[in-house]
Amino acid sequence: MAPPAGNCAAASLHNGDDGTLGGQDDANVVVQGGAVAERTISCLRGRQAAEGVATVLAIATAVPPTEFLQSEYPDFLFRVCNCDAKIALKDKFRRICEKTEIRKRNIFLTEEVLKANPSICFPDAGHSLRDRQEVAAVQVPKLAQEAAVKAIKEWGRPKSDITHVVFGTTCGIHMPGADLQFSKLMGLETTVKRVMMYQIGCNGGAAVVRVAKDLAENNKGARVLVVCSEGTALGFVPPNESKPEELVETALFGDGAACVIVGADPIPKVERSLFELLWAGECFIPETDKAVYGNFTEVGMEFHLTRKVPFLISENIAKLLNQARKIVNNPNWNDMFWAIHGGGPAILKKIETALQLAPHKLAATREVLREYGNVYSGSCLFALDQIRLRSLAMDASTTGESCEYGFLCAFGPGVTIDALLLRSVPTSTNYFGDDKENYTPNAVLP
Ligand SMILES: CC(=O)CC(=O)SCCNC(=O)CCNC(=O)[C@H](O)C(C)(C)COP(=O)(O)OP(=O)(O)OC[C@H]1O[C@@H](n2cnc3c(N)ncnc32)[C@H](O)[C@@H]1OP(=O)(O)O
Repeated sequence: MAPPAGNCAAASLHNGDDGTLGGQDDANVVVQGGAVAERTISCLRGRQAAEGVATVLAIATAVPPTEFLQSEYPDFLFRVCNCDAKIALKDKFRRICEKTEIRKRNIFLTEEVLKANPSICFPDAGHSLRDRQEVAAVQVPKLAQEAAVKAIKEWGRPKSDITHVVFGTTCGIHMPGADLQFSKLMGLETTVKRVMMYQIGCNGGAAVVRVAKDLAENNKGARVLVVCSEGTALGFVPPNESKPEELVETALFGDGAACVIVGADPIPKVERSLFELLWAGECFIPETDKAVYGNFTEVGMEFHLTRKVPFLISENIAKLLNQARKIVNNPNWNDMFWAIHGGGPAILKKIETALQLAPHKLAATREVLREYGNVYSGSCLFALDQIRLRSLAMDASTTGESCEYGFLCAFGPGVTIDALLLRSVPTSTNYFGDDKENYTPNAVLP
């Protein structure tokens, strides 16, 4: 148990402003014995932690410049892969594309990029994994940088004040990782503390924020730059009759990066909180290992997806979310806002049915799916960005579309569900301040 403040003074600690011990004090911890040392460590622990819960202080997204209309993608894909003769397969792919509810996706793998890296369309030619990794090594940190520059601008403090980076991607694996390349591109301090989260899958969008929450709440003054940067470079596959599930992936995924800045105890008049992060949790669904999974092979990331996924998620999501909901007196699902992973329309429909959500509740997620596709771990963060922008557009009373509480929720391999309980901020107070007229972050989607 933490000792009262008076006891802390008796332990004669001389902490720095940031709650850490100076050199002489470190010695104190070592030489003091018994109860005094316990008290000292307890005080130290208390002084290192933030006072309030972690909050989201800025959000931004970025996508590659080339847009592919979903209606034109079947012709593009089959042409670049020399598969135009596979008429029945192309018709099936077109049918799947039409069902995705996606209008367009931004994808880095343009015809020019694919021609420069022929082993991506024709993996049997060899060194496909190497070529894909080389594309990812450049694109993943670069897209992350684009989103992070925007987020830091919105945050309003210098990038030298970033203390931690949490980086998530399923696009490639390198050592040192994308977190380091990104930190260098950004010109962050060499002392920035990095956490690299490779291959979490799409639940990574909520998992990175969960890790950032812990960092922010346990390190007074921490400001965590959280990035998910994703792309199709590793998972792109030429059409193949014997692997119909790959057509589904090829029809769904898009490239994109999302960045949030997380910190506790926002500095008044300098930082503005967009959402408080009240609770974070994760669960995996037993015996579902083969429902969604990926393997790195010579031809990139071989991704497997079964038709059970929408069912598995919708059947299990309430159990995890209820753990959080009870903390805030069990609001009705429809009285909450929802930033969830736009995995595919069948998943969203099943969740709506399972939780009896009104049609407009997943509007932000559906808008993101429609305009960007399934951007892997970035999806739920794109949706969170969309929610605060929609709140502004609809003149809502809170950043959560006039609701007080909401969920950031994503799912991926495992099958794993990750979720955070969020509290929105009243738009009348510290969100817009006096700047409402001039507040123009990224435009709200049509
Ligand atoms: C990366 C991560 O970690 C997390 C992720 O996001 S993983 C991706 C999660 N997404 C999914 O699991 C996709 C969920 N599915 C969907 O949204 C929809 O089923 C869909 C858009 C793919 C199709 O829409 P639908 O309304 O179900 O259309 P439906 O007519 O049943 O199917 C269209 C075709 O796709 C095929 N199909 C659908 N799902 C399939 C699957 N999982 N595998 C293989 N084929 C599939 C159907 O057999 C059908 O083929 P035919 O036209 O030849 O009969």
